[in-house]
Amino acid sequence: MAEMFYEADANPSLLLGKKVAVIGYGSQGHAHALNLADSGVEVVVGLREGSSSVVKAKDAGLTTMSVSDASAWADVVMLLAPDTAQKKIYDEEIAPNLKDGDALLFAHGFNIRYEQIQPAPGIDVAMVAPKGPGHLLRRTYAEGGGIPSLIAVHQDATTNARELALSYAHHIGSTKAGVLETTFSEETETDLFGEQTVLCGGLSALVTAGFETLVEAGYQPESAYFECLHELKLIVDLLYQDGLSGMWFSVSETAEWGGLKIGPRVISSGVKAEMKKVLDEIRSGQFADEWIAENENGQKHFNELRSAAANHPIEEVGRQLRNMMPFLANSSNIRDVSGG
Ligand SMILES: NC(=O)C1=CN([C@@H]2O[C@H](COP(=O)(O)OP(=O)(O)OC[C@H]3O[C@@H](n4cnc5c(N)ncnc54)[C@H](OP(=O)(O)O)[C@@H]3O)[C@@H](O)[C@H]2O)C=CC1
Ligand SMILES: CC[C@](O)(C(C)=O)C(=O)O
Ligand SMILES: [Mg+2]
Ligand SMILES: [Mg+2]
Repeated sequence: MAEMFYEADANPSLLLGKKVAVIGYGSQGHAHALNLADSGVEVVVGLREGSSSVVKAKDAGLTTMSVSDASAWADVVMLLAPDTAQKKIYDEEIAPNLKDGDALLFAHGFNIRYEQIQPAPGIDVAMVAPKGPGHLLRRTYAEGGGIPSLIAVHQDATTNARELALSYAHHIGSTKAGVLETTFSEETETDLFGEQTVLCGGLSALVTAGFETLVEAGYQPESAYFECLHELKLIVDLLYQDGLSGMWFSVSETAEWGGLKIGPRVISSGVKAEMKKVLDEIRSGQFADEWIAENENGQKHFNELRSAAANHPIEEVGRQLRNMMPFLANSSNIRDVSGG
C-alpha cells in the first residue's frame, strides 16, 4: 500500500504564515479560495481585468486583485485558470512578479508535464490536485468533510515544497479524506486517462448509447432517461460509499447475475485495447499537442462537439423530468460558484 497522509501528518501552521493568491474563480478557484479563507489562511483572488467573477468573489467575502498584483503580493500562487490559458497568464503576469523562495502551485500537472511553463529555479513548484470537481470540494468542506488530493513536487528550491503542499492540502480539507504523494507525470497521465475513458468521456458515451438503444427500440424516452441516467447517481452513491461490492449487495440478485455476466460483453476486450491507445496518446504528448492546437484555432471543433452533446434528445427529456424534481436543485452548488 502507498503511504497516505491524513490530518495528523500535516503542519497547518506552515501555510498560516503565508500570503496565498488563488488565480481564477471558477470550479476549483472558488473552492480553494473559500476553503482556505474558512481555514484562516490569508488569501486573495487574482482575476483578469473586467472579470465577472470580481463581484462573486467580493460577495463571498473575499479580496480580489489583478493577477499581477496578487502574484506580487503573495508568497504562494495557486494557478487555477483553464489549463490552456495558464501559459500566457504565467509568462505575462505571474513570472515577472515572483521572487526567489515563492511557491507556484498547480491543481493539475498539464503545463509542467508538457513543458508549457518553465518556472525559474529559485521558485518552489508543487501540486495539490483534488480528485474531484471544485464544486464538490467546496460542498464537502462546508459539510465538514473533504475530498482526496494528490500532492507532488517538481522543484524544491526551499526544501519546504512538500511540507507546504501538504499544509495547503490540509487547509482545503483534503487531509480529512487522504492525500497521496505522486509525480507531475503520474498525476497528469492518470487524470487525463481517467476523465477521457472512464469518468467523463466513457461514462457519457455509455449513458448515451444505452439511452439511444432503448429509444430506437421504441421505448419511451422518459423511461430510457430514468434507467440510463437518473438512476446512475443512485448506483454511484453505493460505489462511493462501499465500493463495487457495496453496489452488488444492494441491487437485486437478478441485476447482480445479469450485470456480472453481461457487463464484460459490453465493455469488452476491444474497449480495453482502445483505452491502451488513448493512454499511449496521452503519454506521447499527442493529446496535449492536439488540445493546445485546438485552442490556438479558436476551439472550433470543441464547440461543435459541445453543441452536439447539448442538443442530444437525452438533454431535453432530462430537463423536463428534472424540472419536476425541485429538490435536485439543492443537491449541489454547481451553478453558484460564490459557494457556501
Ligand atoms: N474543474 C475541476 O473540478 C478540476 C480542475 N482541475 C484543474 O484546476 C485548474 C482550473 O480548472 P477549472 O477550475 O476547471 O477552471 P475554470 O474553467 O473553472 O476557470 C475559470 C476561471 O479562470 C479564469 N480565466 C479564464 N481564462 C483566463 C485568462 N485568460 N486570464 C485570467 N483568468 C482566466 C476565469 O476568469 P473569469 O472569472 O474572468 O471568467 C475564471 O475565474 C486546471 O488546471 C484544471 O485541470 C483539477 C481538478 C479538478
Ligand atoms: C474528472 C474531471 C477532472 O479531472 C476532475 C473533476 O477531477 C477535471 O479535469 O475536471
Ligand atoms: Mg481529475
Ligand atoms: Mg482533469
